[in-house]
Amino acid sequence: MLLAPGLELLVEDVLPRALGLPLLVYGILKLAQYLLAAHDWPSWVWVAAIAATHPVYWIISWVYNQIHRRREAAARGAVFPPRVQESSFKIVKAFSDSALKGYTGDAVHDWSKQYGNTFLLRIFGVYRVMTTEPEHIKAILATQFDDFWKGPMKEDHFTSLLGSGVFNSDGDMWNKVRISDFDVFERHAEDTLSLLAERLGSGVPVDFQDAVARFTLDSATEFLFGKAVNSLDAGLPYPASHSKTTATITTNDFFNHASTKFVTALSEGQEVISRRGVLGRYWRFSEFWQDKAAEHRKSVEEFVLPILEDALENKKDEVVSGEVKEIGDETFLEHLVRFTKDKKVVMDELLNILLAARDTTASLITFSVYVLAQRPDIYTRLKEEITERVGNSRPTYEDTRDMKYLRAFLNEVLRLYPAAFRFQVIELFLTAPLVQNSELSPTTEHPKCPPLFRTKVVGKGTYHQPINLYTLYLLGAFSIHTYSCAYSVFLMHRREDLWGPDALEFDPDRFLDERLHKYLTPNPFIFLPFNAGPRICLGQQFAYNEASYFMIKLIQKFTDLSLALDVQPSQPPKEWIPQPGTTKGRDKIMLKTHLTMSVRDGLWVRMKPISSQVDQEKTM
Ligand code: HEM
Repeated sequence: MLLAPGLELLVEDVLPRALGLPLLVYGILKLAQYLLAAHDWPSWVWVAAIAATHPVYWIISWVYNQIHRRREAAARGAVFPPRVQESSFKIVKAFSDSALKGYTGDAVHDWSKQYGNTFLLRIFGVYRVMTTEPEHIKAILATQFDDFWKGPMKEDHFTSLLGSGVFNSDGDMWNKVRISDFDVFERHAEDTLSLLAERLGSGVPVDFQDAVARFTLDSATEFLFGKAVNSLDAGLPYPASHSKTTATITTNDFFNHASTKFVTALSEGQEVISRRGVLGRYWRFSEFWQDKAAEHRKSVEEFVLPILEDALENKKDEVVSGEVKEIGDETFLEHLVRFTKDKKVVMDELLNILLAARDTTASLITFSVYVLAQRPDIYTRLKEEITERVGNSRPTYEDTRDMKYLRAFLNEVLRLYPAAFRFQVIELFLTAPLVQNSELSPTTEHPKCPPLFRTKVVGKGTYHQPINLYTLYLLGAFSIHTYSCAYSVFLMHRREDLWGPDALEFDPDRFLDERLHKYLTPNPFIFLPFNAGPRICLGQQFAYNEASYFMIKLIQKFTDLSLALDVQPSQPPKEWIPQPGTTKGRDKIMLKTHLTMSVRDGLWVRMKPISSQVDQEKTM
């Protein structure tokens, strides 16, 4: 990028848009004057004509679009979802309040109550369909997958942090259950739990979220790169009020450890790109002089580059020695460098996968402990299942697969606290010609749900180029109707009409008893923690294995889990009270959502280590 982001937007987009049309009108008038051999027109005529260009253009295109869309909708028997009657500024503010100081999904939840489960938002002239309707989400993700694409906006927001990684690797690579994965989990789970036990033994609560994010980082890097980054070597943080934190904040090994810097950069980078979401191309004005995600990318690269160079070096040695690994024995990095030695491409892919693999699974395990710290009854059920199946020994893949209550528990965590929160709220542009509305007809259970109105848009390539868009705009290509569609799995997972009257209760049995057959089996698209259709999560099995393994080890080693609210930095405001349809007012911590969901400022807990029977057994 040659120009600062704000300047780039001004030069490439705002100024041409602002000046192009008036200049065109000026040219046409000049030509008319010349052709008509007219005398000089008074200056007010010029000023009025030029000043009127944008308002007149806006009115004509608005009227044209209204008529055009209504006609097409009528031809297909489609109806528009209701439009939220708020100004763009209010909508943006509602989103940002909900993300920064409100409860996750607040804004959309409130609009859903007023307008139904599918509605339109108009934000600075751009329409967004917002839905929590499984039928529509199914169409977007699966049945009409080819009609939608992840729009250029997502790319525009994400590239400076994540590059162009597309996760287009072979699915088999991910879902193959490898015995070596379990060895990896074992090593890093042992290290994590020992560190936790040591700190808890000294009477100080632990930030469980930080520890588990290090466990998933070390496991993921070993799995992906063939070498763990050993982020647990940084140790564990102390609560903010603890003397060790305040006294040593600048020199503390923990904060200065390369892995801590890497994790912080990755996480802050994600926050930056998430904030861009609601601003469209105009995020550049909020980062006018400096692309903030690019700064974080630099720190991230500093950490990953040596690992990457190592792998490329090893690959060279392998070629020289003639020793080539079988595909199943390769790490992801080795697999990638088979296809390209381009460091940027490999780096982009690695970062994307690391993000997909690490934060999501860390989120699942963190929220599992958050729930267990409040629900000793569920802890007891899990403990019984673990004792019956594995006792105190090390679980195998078959154990994790067959423990039904544990799987139901993890699913229930993913239902109420879906880890890949923002992954689903992405720009999807309608690219296909109109399809018969019947394919998006409302489910019989929800006759009032308005069918999603669909319309023609420009081809995929065209929208990528701002200059093309501008050219089309100038030429009066009124038929560009790009609707972005966002959907909220978080809110869909909490709908009482889809999950039953107890939808807000945490109850793993809903995945085991008659409620499974009543709600989920006939309508599987109501549960989408891993997405669905062609872009379903490739690491689903890996994630279940890793989370199950960790939870089994944790429950074997610790009891009496409780939230350390006395040191929990961010807590929900006292005025939040439980309300129907939302867990706002019930949660004891603040949710934080960017690409993934986490607990704001960490999850501080106390747990009691169980005397080391497991260790004794291992030494026998
Ligand atoms: C609880 C843990 C996880 C959750 C909730 C989760 C969820 C998701 C979701 C919702 C997507 C769709 C993203 C999109 O379409 O933009 C996705 C994609 C993906 N995930 Fe996961 N994921 C988890 C763990 C993992 C792990 C551990 C790995 C790798 C080992 C992984 C690898 C991938 C990949 C490669 C994709 C891209 C698939 C594609 O676009 O073709 N995920 N995941």
